[in-house]
Amino acid sequence: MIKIITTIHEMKGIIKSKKAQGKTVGFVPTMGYLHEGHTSLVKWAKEENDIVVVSIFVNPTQFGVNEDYDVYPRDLERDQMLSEEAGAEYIFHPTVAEMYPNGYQTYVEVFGITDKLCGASRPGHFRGVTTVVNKLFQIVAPHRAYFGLKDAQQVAVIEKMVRELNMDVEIVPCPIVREADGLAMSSRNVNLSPIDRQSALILSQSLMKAKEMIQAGNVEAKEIQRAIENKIAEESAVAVDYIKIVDFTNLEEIDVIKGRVLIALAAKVGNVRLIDNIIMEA
Ligand SMILES: Nc1ncnc2c1ncn2[C@@H]1O[C@H](COP(=O)(O)OP(=O)(O)OP(=O)(O)O)[C@@H](O)[C@H]1O
Ligand SMILES: CC(C)(CO)[C@@H](O)C(=O)[O-]
Ligand code: BAL
Repeated sequence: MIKIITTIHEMKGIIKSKKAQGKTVGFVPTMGYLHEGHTSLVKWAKEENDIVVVSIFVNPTQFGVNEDYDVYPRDLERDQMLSEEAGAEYIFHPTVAEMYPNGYQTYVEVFGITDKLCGASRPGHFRGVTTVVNKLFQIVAPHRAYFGLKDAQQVAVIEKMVRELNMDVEIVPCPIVREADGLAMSSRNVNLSPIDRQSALILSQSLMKAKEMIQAGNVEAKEIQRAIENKIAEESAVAVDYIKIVDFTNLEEIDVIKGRVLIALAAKVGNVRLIDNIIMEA
């Protein structure tokens, strides 16, 4: 039976005793309301480690004041069942006060690549992410941590933090899991109205169109970007935040499709902000 741990003290004690028995620890950080994207990470973790810890914590420091912290979906009972089915042994589910007690003043920040893409639209977001991920790594002390490439920039930021702070954890990026019709799975999809859910399909469709253009030999980033813009413009309910074609190693915009390229976008569909991307090797 999976165990829910709510205190840092108890979580650290469990990890210490498991490591003393020679066990390896895989870690899947989440904000809960799990779907198959999350459970795929748990399954990857289970294949490569003796025990798997999933954290469920809607982290307030990564939400801006006008963002959706209050309406972010939550369902611990269902998360418990899904985590257990996928093979996790522990859920770490602290309160906000446990993670950020009164007077809390310590933050971890990666500069540069956090100013781009989602970082440009959500100032302070990645500072909250790196701070909480750093804290979670201190508590769970995993051998490996699993992150979805749906949040491609988050993967790049965390990899940079781990490298530059000499942290002893292997970051394992995992592929995007999609609904049968192509929509990238996201906890926030539940907040889409049925009509908006349909409109949201244009996001993955526009990325597929970009992929086809590149596979057909088009290397002009501007042309591909314009094709994505035009495709999304077919859906009036979708308001683009950004569409960017960047080098995945540094997130710098490129003119010519070459090397490991990230095509990333963010858009509001109704009141819900969604992200999606594809990574191409050219
Ligand atoms: N569709 C997906 N495929 C693969 N990994 C995913 C997918 N959705 C989320 N993840 C990963 O799960 C981890 C936890 O993400 P999170 O709890 O924010 O879920 P989410 O569904 O991305 O939520 P939201 O889209 O509302 O931010 C992250 O590493 C994230 O990249
Ligand atoms: C990594 C993370 C759990 C930190 O709160 C969050 O940003 C997420 O769910 O991707
Ligand atoms: N998956 C990223 C969490 C967020 O949107 O805040």
